[in-house]
Amino acid sequence: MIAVHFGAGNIGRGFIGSLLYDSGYETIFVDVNEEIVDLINERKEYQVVLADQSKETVTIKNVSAINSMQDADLVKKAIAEADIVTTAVGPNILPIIAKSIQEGLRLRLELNNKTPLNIIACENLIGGSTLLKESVYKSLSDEEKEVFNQYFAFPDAAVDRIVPNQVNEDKLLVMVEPYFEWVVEQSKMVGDIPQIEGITYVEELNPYIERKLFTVNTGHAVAAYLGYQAGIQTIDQALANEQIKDLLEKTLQETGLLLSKKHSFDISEHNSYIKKIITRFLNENLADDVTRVGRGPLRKLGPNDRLVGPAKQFVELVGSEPIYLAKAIAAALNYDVKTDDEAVQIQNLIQEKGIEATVTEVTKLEKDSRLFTLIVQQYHELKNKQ
Ligand SMILES: NC(=O)C1=CN([C@@H]2O[C@H](COP(=O)(O)OP(=O)(O)OC[C@H]3O[C@@H](n4cnc5c(N)ncnc54)[C@H](O)[C@@H]3O)[C@@H](O)[C@H]2O)C=CC1
Ligand SMILES: O=P(O)(O)OC[C@H]1O[C@](O)(CO)[C@@H](O)[C@@H]1O
Repeated sequence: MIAVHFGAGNIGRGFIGSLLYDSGYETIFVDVNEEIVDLINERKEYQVVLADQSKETVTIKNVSAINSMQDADLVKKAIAEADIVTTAVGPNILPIIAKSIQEGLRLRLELNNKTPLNIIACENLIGGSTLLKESVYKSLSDEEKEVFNQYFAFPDAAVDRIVPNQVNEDKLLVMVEPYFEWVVEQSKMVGDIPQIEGITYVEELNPYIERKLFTVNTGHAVAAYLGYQAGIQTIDQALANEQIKDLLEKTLQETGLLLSKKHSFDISEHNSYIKKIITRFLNENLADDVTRVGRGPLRKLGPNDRLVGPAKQFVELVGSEPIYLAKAIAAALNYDVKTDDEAVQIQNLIQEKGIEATVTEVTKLEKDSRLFTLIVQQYHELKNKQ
C-alpha cells in the first residue's frame, strides 16, 4: 500500500508518517525542503522520539521523498498509484499543492486506475480537506468534476499531537508528545475505509474538530500570546505563571460553555478533557516555543479560527460577553514578533489604520458589534497597562 504525504515536516514525519508506517504503508513524502528530501532518500528511515521520561524511540521505515520543485512528474505518478493521499503543509500552502494533486488525479484517470482515493488534509483548521478540494476543483470542467466526484473524496479531519520545533543534531529525528488523536469524517469517504491504526472514523466531524480547535488550539494560543507578552519563552513556562494559567482556564471555561451548549457535551467530561490538555501543555520535555505556537496571528485571528470563531459563537449561543476570549484576541493583536510575517503585517496595519480598522480587516467582525467593541476595549486596556 502506498501513501503519498505532502509536507515532511514535524507533523508529517512525527505523526502521520509514523501511523502510516505502523499500519503497513510505504510512504512517499512530497516536500520543497531539499535537505529533508535528500536525507530521507539517502537513509530511507528516520526516528521518532517520545517527549516523556521513557524517551522511547521508534524507527520509521519504508519511506522515500520527492522534491516537488524539481520532480513534478514524479509527484503526479505517485498520486496516480497511491492508496491514500495526506497533507500537513499548513493551511496557507493547501492552494499551492492543489495543482499537483489535480494533475496527479488526472493522470490516475488517464492510466485507468479506477481505485477510489481519499485525500485527507491534516491541518489545524475547520474544513481543511474541503478547502483543498475547492482549490483542486477550481479549474476543472463540469464533466471532469463529475468523474472526480465518482472516484475521489476529500474527507475532513482533526489532528492533535504537539510536535514542537526540532533542535536535534539529526535533521530527520522528530521529538513528539506521546498523546495523539486523528479523527476523520467517514461519511465523506469513497471506497474501502483505509485501515490506519490510530484513526478514529466518525460520521460527523464538526463536534470533534470544534472541541479540539476551541480547546487545544485556543488554549495554546492563549498561553502563547500571554506568555509572549510577559516575556516568557516556552509554553510550559507560561503555564507556570499563575496569572496566565488562571486566564487560560477561564478562557477554556468560556469555550467549554459554548461547546457543551452547541454539541450537548457532558460538562464534567469536558472539564476532564480541559484538564488533560493543560497537563499536556505543562510537558517541559517539549520546550515548545511561544513563537511556534503563536505563529501566523493573521490566520489565528481569522473569523472562524480558534479565537474569533468561538468568541462569535459564544455571543450567539450563550448570549453574554466572552471577556477572556476578547483578552486573548487583544493579546494576539499585540503580538509583535519581528520574524513572523503575519505579526508584522498586523502591527503595520495598526500603525497605519488604527486598531478599529485592523480589527475589522482581520476578524471580519461587524464594526460596533458587541464583540467588536469588547475586543477594542480589551486592546486599549492592555495597551494602557504596558
Ligand atoms: N506541529 C504540531 O504540533 C501540529 C501541527 N498541525 C498542523 O500541521 C500542519 C503542518 O505543521 P508542522 O508540521 O508543524 O509544520 P512544519 O513547518 O514542520 O511542516 C510543514 C512542511 O511542509 C513543507 N512544505 C511547504 N510548502 C510545501 C509545498 N508547496 N509542497 C510540499 N511541502 C511543502 C515544509 O517544507 C515543511 O517540511 C499545519 O497545518 C499545522 O497547523 C496540526 C497538529 C499539530
Ligand atoms: O499549527 P498552528 O495552527 O500554527 O498552531 C499551533 C497549534 O497547533 C499545534 O501545533 C498542534 O495542535 C498546537 O501546538 C498549537 O495549538
